[in-house]
Amino acid sequence: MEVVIVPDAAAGGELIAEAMAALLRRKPDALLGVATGSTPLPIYQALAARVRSGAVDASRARVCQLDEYVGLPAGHPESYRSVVLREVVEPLGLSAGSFMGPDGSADDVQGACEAYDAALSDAGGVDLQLLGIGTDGHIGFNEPCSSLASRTRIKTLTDQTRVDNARFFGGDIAQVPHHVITQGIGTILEARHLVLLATGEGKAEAVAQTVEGPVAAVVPASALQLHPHATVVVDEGAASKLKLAPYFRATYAAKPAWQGL
Ligand SMILES: N[C@@H]1[C@@H](O)[C@H](O)[C@@H](COP(=O)(O)O)O[C@@H]1O
Repeated sequence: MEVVIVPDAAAGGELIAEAMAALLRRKPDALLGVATGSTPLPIYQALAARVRSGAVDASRARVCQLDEYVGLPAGHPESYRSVVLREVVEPLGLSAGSFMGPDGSADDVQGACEAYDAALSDAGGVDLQLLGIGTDGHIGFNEPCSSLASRTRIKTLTDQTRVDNARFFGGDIAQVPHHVITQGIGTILEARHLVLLATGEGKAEAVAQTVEGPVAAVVPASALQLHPHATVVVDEGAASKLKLAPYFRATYAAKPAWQGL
């Protein structure tokens, strides 16, 4: 696992956007796994700026969703499908056809989950999966004690996650669905490169447990330790509880630029 400490969220966004641009230059039809929440927004803004300036051609890029609420009406502005279309697909100038996600309104939820895992595999697998992290250490919507081998499936949100996400629903927790579909931890680990961005002191404890704690289902993000190419990008606040921060800083400072992330 590589840990990169950046000054702030904007710097994290630039760094990761550049890694995504480099991937698209090598593989123009790369499948980019995107995350929702507020943390990754600087990445999408920085990548869209590179597309607008001509620094990278994203016209053949493909985008896939990490997770989705169950039961929101089609077109609800806070369904993750709507968020990804608004924040990623449209700013990059992609068509809805280049985008895939699980069907959160399917009658057969389990069937929709299995179909999504199959679709990811049929698409050749995810090249780069962006991840945020919940305050309880969740990735996607894999809440604590999710199986580290889990596949895409339905999950029940913790009260903490529903409180955290109520801000997207006008602060009204009653509007936050209880159930979600999420790529499983086993599914996430199949992506070729995992890039987790965490910003702010509120994520510091979860980041410390993810990076320096044991691999444990109670901290789902700790599964990144099992992946051969996992990058954790943190700002100073999110890095504030890392005991090995001096080592991570020195290692990254000495890294040759050509290696990228
Ligand atoms: N399912 C999403 C996660 O993918 C995201 O990482 C998390 C943190 O969101 P934020 O970045 O807004 O803190 O929120 C939700 O739970």
